[in-house]
Amino acid sequence: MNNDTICALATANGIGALGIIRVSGDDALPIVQKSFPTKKLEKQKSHTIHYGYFMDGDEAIDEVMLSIFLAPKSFTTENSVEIAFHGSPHIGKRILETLIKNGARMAKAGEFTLRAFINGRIDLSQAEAIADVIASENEASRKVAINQLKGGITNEISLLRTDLLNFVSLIELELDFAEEDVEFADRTALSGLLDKIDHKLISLIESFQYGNAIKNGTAVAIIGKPNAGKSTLLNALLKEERAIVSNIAGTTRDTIEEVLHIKGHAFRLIDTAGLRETMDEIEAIGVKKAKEKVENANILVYLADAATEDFSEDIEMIQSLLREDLKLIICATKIDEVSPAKYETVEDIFRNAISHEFDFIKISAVENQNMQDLKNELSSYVEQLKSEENNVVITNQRHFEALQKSLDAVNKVKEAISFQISTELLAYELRNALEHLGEISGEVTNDEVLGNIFSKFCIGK
Ligand SMILES: Nc1nc2c(c(=O)[nH]1)N(C=O)[C@@H](CNc1ccc(C(=O)N[C@@H](CCC(=O)O)C(=O)O)cc1)CN2
Repeated sequence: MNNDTICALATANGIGALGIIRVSGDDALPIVQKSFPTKKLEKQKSHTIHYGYFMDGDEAIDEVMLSIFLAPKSFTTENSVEIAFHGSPHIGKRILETLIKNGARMAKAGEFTLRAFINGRIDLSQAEAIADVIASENEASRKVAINQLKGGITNEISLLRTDLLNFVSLIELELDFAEEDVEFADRTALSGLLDKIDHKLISLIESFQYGNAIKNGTAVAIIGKPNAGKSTLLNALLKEERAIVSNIAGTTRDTIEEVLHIKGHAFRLIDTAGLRETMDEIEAIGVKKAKEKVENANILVYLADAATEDFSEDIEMIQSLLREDLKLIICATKIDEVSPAKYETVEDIFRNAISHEFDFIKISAVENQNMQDLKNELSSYVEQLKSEENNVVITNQRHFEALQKSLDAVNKVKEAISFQISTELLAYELRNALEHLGEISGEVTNDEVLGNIFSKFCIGK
């Protein structure tokens, strides 16, 4: 780790009321001082703000406010200065050029946060949480990210590590006295402790399903025969969403997937743009295309026109698409066009033909009837993934894999105990389990892993 002084734009690169440039490192104060003649910076207290002109030689670049953070009371724990300027990208560029002339260098992606990690202000899971906080687009993802930033995962892992370490010390004591053939570690007590650890690991691993739904949204495929009312339904679902989105300048949405937010969770409606183009989907793309679309979906919303007489094609289609882990919602559409007796018959027809569990909803998107029922059904899918016992949710693939490896090792320890395998092997697997937990917090890490994580950050973070 070098202690170069680094600088970067901390705000988005575009026009804004203000822009902020951060400078961090041993020489942050003298470097900024060269362009800020108004005050002696080294005489200032930490956490103070100073008004003046930022200069490039004799030329005033902009009227600015400087914030001073003295080590170790800063984000990176190093001396840091923040320069708040009038938010013109050109001025930002001039200030950065001047800082580099004064002796700073441009920060690499994630370098401020990397320094906060290396200097021990935060652990690796918290550094990753910062990237997640920045990427959060809804309440659910913001909440888990902030919980992780506050040390949610750090604390869980450290509890597990403490338990495992107690265990290891007993086992190692036994190894030291191997010739005397004594058992310091009561095997029954050890097994109890392992069960507890095992249980906790499993519940964290299981939370990843919910974590994934939070981080990547829930994929919903909407399928139905031509004229089943797909585009009407989509428009009704996305109506409010579009109104919100179009009011936020600069938001762009993926054209392949439309995102719908329900109770703070994101639902990705797969390939809706394509759907609207090919109204006669079943004929046009056939079962194969529909299958591709449903393959990566968590939920299949199947639309059936309630006014139809023969549902055999719909049933065939649904059956060919079903999967054990797919939630199925069958929507009888256009119920405004049929009698209650008719749509009750429709439900019976599907119930008799399909053995997979499903929710049946009657909707009339035209009249906006029962749209809330559909939204509630979508929402309940995510709610049921939530675990009662865990308030920590794993959203990160890296953490998920480390937890799985740790669980594998714990299971080997359990086997070793029940088959009375050597204490050496037991100790080896225990250290393995500990090491994998250490990867999450970054106590055990390497440059490749760090490079991987921090290179995905934006410059200036
Ligand atoms: N202006 C500004 N706002 C910001 C940041 C920043 O770097 N600058 N942050 C950057 O990501 C986030 C806040 N995170 C931060 C975390 C720690 C410290 C810090 O200086 N901690 C010291 C002092 C604490 C205190 O005075 O009470 C410490 O804990 O020792 C600053 C920001 C979001 N807002």
